[in-house]
Amino acid sequence: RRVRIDVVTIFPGYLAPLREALLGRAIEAGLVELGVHDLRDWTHDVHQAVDDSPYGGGPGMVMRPQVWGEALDAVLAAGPARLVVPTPAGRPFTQATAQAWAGEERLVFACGRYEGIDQRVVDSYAARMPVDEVSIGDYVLVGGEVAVMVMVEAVVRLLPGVLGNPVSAQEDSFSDGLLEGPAYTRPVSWRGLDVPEVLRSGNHAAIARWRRDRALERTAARRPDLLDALPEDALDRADRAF
Ligand SMILES: COc1ccc(Cn2ccc3ccc(-c4cc(N)[nH]n4)cc32)cc1
Repeated sequence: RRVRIDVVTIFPGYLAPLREALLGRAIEAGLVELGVHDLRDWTHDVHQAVDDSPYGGGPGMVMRPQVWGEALDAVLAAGPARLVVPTPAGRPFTQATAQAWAGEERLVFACGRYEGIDQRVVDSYAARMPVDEVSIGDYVLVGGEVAVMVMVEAVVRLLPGVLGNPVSAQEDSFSDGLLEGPAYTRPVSWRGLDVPEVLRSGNHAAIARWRRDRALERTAARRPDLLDALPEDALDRADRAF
């Protein structure tokens, strides 16, 4: 299954890293098609203006609807797609979102800058296609480009053939609802710190138990919200020790 990803931005160079390494190889392998478009290609004035002052006042500038409309009409002319607009005010982007989008044929990302894009752009496209306004976390970025990099990486790694070791959905971290525990490799002793004995014991039941305990411990310490969200039957008696 191929996915076509288009990104519209005033900083196309910001998306260059998507063509490196793993994702770059996925593009070369034809598993993903990536198109990055400069929003200013759809301006007609000498200053290539893409922003203007906000109605109602307030700080900063807002991105003009006309330019976005022409750009998205052009990009979307290639066929139906899901339109994704990163914003601090969006619904949370989660692994479940990535899973859902990995099944899409086409994703179009609209990267805003300034204080965001005139709301009528989202409203006008939402009338004819799925439009998701999403946040990648509770912190404020300067534009949508970094958020798009995060989301594209989270989605593309789920596509068959992209990862060397295809991590099946249920094994992927965050899918058993707990955080990953600590990982170790050689040497067995490093700067006076040793690898936990159990991991070298060959006792696979004990190893599985130890890893689960470390995951529960870490989740309780760092993300108690994930523990609270676990379904009732997710923790067995041995788990409840934490
Ligand atoms: C407070 O209101 C603001 C509105 C916009 C901005 C700058 N900005 C412009 C476009 C754009 C797209 C996404 C994001 C973003 C997404 C997440 N999770 N954090 N920040 C930020 C963005 C700053 C603040």
